Amino acid sequence: MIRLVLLDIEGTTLPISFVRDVMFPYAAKALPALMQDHTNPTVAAARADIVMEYPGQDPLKVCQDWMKADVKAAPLKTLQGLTWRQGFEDGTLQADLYPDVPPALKAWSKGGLRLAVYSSGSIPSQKLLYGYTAQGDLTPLFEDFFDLSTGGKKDAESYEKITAAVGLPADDILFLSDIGAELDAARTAGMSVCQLVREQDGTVPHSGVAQAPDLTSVSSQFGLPVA
Ligand SMILES: CSCCC(=O)C(=O)COP(=O)(O)O
Ligand SMILES: [Mg+2]
Repeated sequence: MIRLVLLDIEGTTLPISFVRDVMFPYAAKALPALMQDHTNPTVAAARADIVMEYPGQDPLKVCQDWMKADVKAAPLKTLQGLTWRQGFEDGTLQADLYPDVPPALKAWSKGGLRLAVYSSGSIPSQKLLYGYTAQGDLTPLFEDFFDLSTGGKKDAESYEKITAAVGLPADDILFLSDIGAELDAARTAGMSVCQLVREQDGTVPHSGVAQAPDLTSVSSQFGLPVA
């Protein structure tokens, strides 16, 4: 029986176009100034991690290259999250979730399901994103947030750690993602899985896993509460 739904963000609850065309350009513009901030310990730690991995290279250039290639690197995700805070707090950014997402999350939570996030985006940026949506602050719906500090999303070990953290049998956890390799890793760890195949994102269907075009379909396939 499913007791907790673990959700990816980009391509699952939020269109890829919002990340690529709105959030990433915002971060790209703000990053050069942020990386000049030598008083911020979080920036200093991220810069040090980059320098350790790429000695002799300009950390800003490394970040810019990572962004162009959409590399899910933890120091980049931390720095992007710092830039987005300003944008969400001053109203420049507002998360444009898929329309099926807020009603499904509310129905699941109201019906007693536990909810958690696992995204490459840093935990502070996950909270900003769900804190500033057109439907208001959705963060109270989630009991936990996991990011790359738990491990890579394509590693089964990360899902084992999440399973231990939430204290449930793995198959009581339903992981939702658009990415086949993430679903495979979660399934290897024993979780129940379903791929969100979002037409708008051109998701590549992954063989051998349950598939749903939206969260309404997830509810009906897995017998989850509906509004
Ligand atoms: C708060 S998530 C912002 C989007 C992002 O930077 C990202 O890497 C999302 O990756 P996901 O693991 O949710 O597909
Ligand atoms: Mg995704």
